[in-house]
Amino acid sequence: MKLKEIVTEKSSLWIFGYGSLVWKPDFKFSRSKIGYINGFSRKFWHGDTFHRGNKETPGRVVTLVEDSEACTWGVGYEVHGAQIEESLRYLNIRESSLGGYVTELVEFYPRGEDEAVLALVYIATSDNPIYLGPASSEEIAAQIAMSSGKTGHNIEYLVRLAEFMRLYCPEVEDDHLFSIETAIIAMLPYLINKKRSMPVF
Ligand SMILES: N[C@@H](CCC(=O)N[C@@H](CS)C(=O)NCC(=O)O)C(=O)O
Repeated sequence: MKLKEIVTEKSSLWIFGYGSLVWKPDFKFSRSKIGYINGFSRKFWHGDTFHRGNKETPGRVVTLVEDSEACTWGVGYEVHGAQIEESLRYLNIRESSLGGYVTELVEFYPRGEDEAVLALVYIATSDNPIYLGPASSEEIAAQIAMSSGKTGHNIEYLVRLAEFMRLYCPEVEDDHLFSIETAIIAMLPYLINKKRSMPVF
């Protein structure tokens, strides 16, 4: 189905965010809903050489990995009229050009609603040149602890996502996310002792 076919006759489009988009959409939208998509799990398996890292020390950010047993919670944003072109132009630069994500269409289920709506989602696939793939929580935490980029420190990226999940989806267990957060917290005394540039955000 082409994008133009999902922009309904009301000229509205849903965009699903599950990483930095849940706490920093940075585009105009008409309304947003907390909800989930089925068949994907969120993993810190994508590299980032711009926003939260650089070419020498790539950061780790999230992408979606197909998993028929999983669902991923995030935020759906509805954009109308001129907001559609504005948001897509902005996200094309932020997500695709700078972040290496491609777009897919998924069914988004707003919390408490039975009906799904089609939504655009930005996913980094394993054939992506800066895709980093699986690693242990400790390895991922160590990489995050040492990375920062044009938009800020990689620890901020992790902490803001964990905060979102605790605040808006407290009932959701995300072992992958929270095990990395726990590993980062365990590392803090070492990082402070090493006087590494600790992030202030
Ligand atoms: N596509 C995911 C992940 C988006 C994401 O985290 N993209 C990075 C690009 S590598 C980004 O925008 N980072 C901005 C930031 O780190 O503040 C989402 O829907 O939230």
